[in-house]
Amino acid sequence: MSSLLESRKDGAAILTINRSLKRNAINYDVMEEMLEAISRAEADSSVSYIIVTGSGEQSFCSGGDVREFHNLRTEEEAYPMLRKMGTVLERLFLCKKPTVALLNGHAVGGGSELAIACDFRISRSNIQVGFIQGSIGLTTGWGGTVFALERMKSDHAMQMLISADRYSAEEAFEKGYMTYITKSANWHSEAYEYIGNLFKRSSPILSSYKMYWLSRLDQDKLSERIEQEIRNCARLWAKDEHHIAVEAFLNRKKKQS
Ligand SMILES: CC[C@@H](C(=O)O)C(=O)SCCNC(=O)CCNC(=O)[C@H](O)C(C)(C)COP(=O)(O)OP(=O)(O)OC[C@H]1O[C@@H](n2cnc3c(N)ncnc32)[C@H](O)[C@@H]1OP(=O)(O)O
Repeated sequence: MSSLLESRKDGAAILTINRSLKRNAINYDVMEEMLEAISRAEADSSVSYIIVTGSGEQSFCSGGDVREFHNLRTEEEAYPMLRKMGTVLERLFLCKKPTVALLNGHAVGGGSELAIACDFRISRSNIQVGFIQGSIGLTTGWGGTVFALERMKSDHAMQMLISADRYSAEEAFEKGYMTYITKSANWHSEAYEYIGNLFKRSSPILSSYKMYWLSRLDQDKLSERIEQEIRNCARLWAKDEHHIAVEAFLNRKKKQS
């Protein structure tokens, strides 16, 4: 079964991470499939905007697959993995069509980076959001800090990043991370109605505004900043603090079962 589902609906390309049993954690398959799907959507004239979401109702994305990536021990081993997903998120951030993250559930670690790489974040309530990397001996390592500082007030972004806390959707809205939180029990329909209304204008209008937004960025400098973040995270990855924290997460599950 594919790790990423791709569909088209009313001008939207919908990319759904399809690993709900692992809370939609990102592995190499998701990375490769997402990069290809973004390129396809950008080139497809029937697509006006892109929605990124997760399968199930528990998690949008729980970040990197800690089980799969736990065998990466050194800086040299961690860097290619971080660089690979960093490239996917940079591609998403610089996409010529508007993008929206539909938070069907928790967005933690790299999941919060994936969401902030998108232009908008629409969420159901009763979910956790957090750049929790600091609690496992890391910083963001896929470009998330660069994207958060571009999209949010810097003190709010820094608070979310440095604390490494988990926030409710409502708290994340207060910080300017979240664009909209659904209110009705039928959150799915409400979210799609909101997104449909947000993107109701024609494709050239949507892509023109995206172009205006992109034109304010120095893309070379942006790429440099993302690369610095990835390199630094790879250095932290190799330290005991990170490996011990990941082992604690994996053992937590073993003790319960
Ligand atoms: C690598 C890049 C780095 C970055 O640059 O940002 C990162 O992303 S670091 C990774 C950060 N993520 C984590 O530390 C994992 C955090 N996970 C959670 O906090 C919770 O799992 C959740 C997302 C809030 C969901 O909670 P809940 O619904 O209660 O589910 P469980 O905790 O019971 O998990 C169910 C199942 O899923 C597995 N799982 C969850 N997250 C991951 C993950 N990131 N990678 C791999 N597997 C994950 C968990 O182990 C359980 O599996 P089983 O034990 O097999 O049932």
